[in-house]
Amino acid sequence: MERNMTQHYRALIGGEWQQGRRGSFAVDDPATAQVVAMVADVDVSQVDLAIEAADRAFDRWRRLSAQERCDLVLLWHNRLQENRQRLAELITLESGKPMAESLGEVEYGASYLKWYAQQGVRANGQTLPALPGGRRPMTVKQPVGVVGVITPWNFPLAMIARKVAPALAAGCAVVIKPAAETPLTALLMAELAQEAGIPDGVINLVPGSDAAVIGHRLCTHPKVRKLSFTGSTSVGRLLMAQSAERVQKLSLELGGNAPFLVFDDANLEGAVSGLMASKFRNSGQTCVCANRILVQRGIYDDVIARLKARMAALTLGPGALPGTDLGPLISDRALTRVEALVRDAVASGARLTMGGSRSPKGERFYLPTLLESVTEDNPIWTQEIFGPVVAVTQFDTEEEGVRLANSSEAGLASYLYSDNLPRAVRVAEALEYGMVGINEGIISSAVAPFGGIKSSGLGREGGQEGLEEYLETKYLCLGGIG
Ligand SMILES: NC(=O)C1=CN([C@@H]2O[C@H](COP(=O)(O)OP(=O)(O)OC[C@H]3O[C@@H](n4cnc5c(N)ncnc54)[C@H](OP(=O)(O)O)[C@@H]3O)[C@@H](O)[C@H]2O)C=CC1
Ligand SMILES: O=C(O)CCCC(=O)O
Repeated sequence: MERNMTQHYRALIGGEWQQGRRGSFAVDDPATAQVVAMVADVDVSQVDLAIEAADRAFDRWRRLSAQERCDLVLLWHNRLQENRQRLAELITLESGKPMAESLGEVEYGASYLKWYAQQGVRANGQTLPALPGGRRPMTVKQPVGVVGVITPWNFPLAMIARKVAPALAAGCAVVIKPAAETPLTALLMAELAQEAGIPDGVINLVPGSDAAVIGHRLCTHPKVRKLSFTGSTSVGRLLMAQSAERVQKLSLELGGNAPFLVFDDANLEGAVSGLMASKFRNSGQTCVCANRILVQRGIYDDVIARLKARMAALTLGPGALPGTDLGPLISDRALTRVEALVRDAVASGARLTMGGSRSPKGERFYLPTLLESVTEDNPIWTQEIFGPVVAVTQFDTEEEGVRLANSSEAGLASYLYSDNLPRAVRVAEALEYGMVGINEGIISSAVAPFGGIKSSGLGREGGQEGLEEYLETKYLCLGGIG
């Protein structure tokens, strides 16, 4: 990551650190709204150069043995671990999240590198039963090719790690467009990859302020074989439409609208702890944050009382300040969006019983907010809140709870709390979501397939499934064997 005294950062294309042909764009600290760095703003010709460099590097990278590639990914993992404090400080600087969460993100992101360094050597094909006529069928696994990677700002390190680690382990080369709000962590990751010995061109990084142009090129350039995207559903739809022409492969991890069901047979303290962990992670700005809280009527008052006490104890502040639980929202746009959501929710009948305004801590800080009586026809019901706002409703029967939980276009994460095992299994099976936390509010792990159904996307990240996303299965039919 080359920079000069005024903190100018460059793009990484084919192993060279380059200035942006569109100049540079500013990155700010969400806690202060002050500019902290200027970053190379690439144009479409530089995206093309990065794709060409990736294509050349792919040809060599895919020919290494799986073990050689995985050894290099493991060395990259080690460089991340050795630089965890530096990386965490950058994550906090550009995303605003508390240092404890940033350190957790480095650990979490690095775990994908370690997992895929171990898993990439198991990209096994199959020998299949013999066919009539002396034929022997078999399959081999081959890397997809050059992969475009577009990531969001809410996990500046982990979202890159969980796409790039399996891609590299599979034998692919990548062109990464990080979120314009958080390119600095990505640039340091790329520098550490170079130091680890990942060959030039295998990882290219093209920061830019014109996401539409870069995204379009990554969908339409003939040498890009796959696009992996995490972000909003609306941009995911656009990328899918743009990829249709070339039938380009896609992994899409899009918006969620997670229901969080608390049944009357749940351990209430456990349920509220799980809710706090899920809801307030990164100030509510994750796609798996609890979004619609559904509480069974008999325990409603008890749950709300415990929840209010826990919310009142949260400390808002700059992420770099020790003791901070909740940082700022990422941008002015995010703040005004959350304000409008709460305003519209109240106008549509929700009861505001806590918070509901900006915090005096700073420009982008929003108070932990509680909305009750949020009905299915309230506009907030269908929105991914992406802020520290808890929207709660009551239900009577298990059937009603499941129906309300499933009343969403999104199908990413869901949560249920119940100490009744048959009920927990029944409800988990009935939830139309790609992931279910059962008596657990934090479900993400490198070993598990993360992803959604319905409008929440395509494909899975993590686990063996995450490696398959970057592999083609080729069928070979050996004839004349007898
Ligand atoms: N699933 C998830 O984890 C996430 C969901 N979201 C949801 O999206 C909402 C808005 O957040 P926002 O940051 O605007 O999310 P976006 O989907 O706009 O951004 C995510 C990534 O996509 C890029 N991007 C934006 N427009 C295009 C485009 N036309 N073509 C290609 N890439 C594009 C962004 O680049 P750039 O930064 O340069 O604009 C960024 O790298 C949030 O409130 C939340 O609901 C947001 C982030 C993550
Ligand atoms: O919000 C997201 O983009 C998903 C990442 C969260 C996680 O991996 O737990």
